Amino acid sequence: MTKIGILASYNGSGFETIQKAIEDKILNAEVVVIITNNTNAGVIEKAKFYNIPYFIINNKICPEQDLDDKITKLLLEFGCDYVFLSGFMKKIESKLLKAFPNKIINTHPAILPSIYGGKGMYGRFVHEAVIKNGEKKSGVTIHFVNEVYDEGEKILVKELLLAENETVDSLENRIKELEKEAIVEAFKKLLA
Ligand SMILES: Nc1nc2c(c(=O)[nH]1)N[C@@H](CN(C=O)c1ccc(C(=O)N[C@@H](CCC(=O)O)C(=O)O)cc1)CN2
Ligand SMILES: NCC(=O)N[C@@H]1O[C@H](COP(=O)([O-])[O-])[C@@H](O)[C@H]1O
Repeated sequence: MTKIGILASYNGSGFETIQKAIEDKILNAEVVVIITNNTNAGVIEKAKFYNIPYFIINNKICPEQDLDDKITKLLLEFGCDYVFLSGFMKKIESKLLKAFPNKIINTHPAILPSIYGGKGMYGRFVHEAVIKNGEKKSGVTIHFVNEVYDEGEKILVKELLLAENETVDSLENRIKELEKEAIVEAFKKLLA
């Protein structure tokens, strides 16, 4: 069975979408480990709820250690076939990229390529910029991860039209719903 490792910095809503699709027998896979850089991440409670091993890896908890090496070794030890970035806010570095070529998948809350990707473009910052610039549409991009933020090969893009009175909150909520569909569709494609 395909084994998936999760990297998440906050709530891990994308992870939970995958977990529910697995339980509903839509995806034939297993989430075997969850890694976060944030001691306060909501994904920790989700890991406990679904009884999935989790690890907190950051410079404070692992001072003077090579975090790239630590994360890579952990994902390999758990036998991961894929690594999914479920709102992970740190740069994936060379050891992890080399260990999982075209096997690290990211979900980005905008249409890529665009000015709404790259350094500084994460979470609400993306939606704030989209609205500030008066964009008529936004969306979700699921892509393979390479060495540059948000420039990896696209797997799937789903778009939506902004409402006349769209707010950052309403756009964030609509994008998160669209993301659920996009994540499951992308993994169905990968696991086919
Ligand atoms: N090598 C890669 N690493 C990561 C990618 C990628 O495509 N290649 N995607 C990101 C996820 N992401 C957008 O989808 C993203 C996340 C965070 C940032 C960002 O600017 N981060 C800040 C730090 C924020 C923090 O510490 O909380 C920064 O680098 O200054 C941009 C894009 C995951 N990694
Ligand atoms: N550039 C990366 C990025 O912005 N990722 C976004 O972070 C959110 C995390 O939400 P969550 O904490 O509820 O899972 C997700 O919506 C994801 O698209």
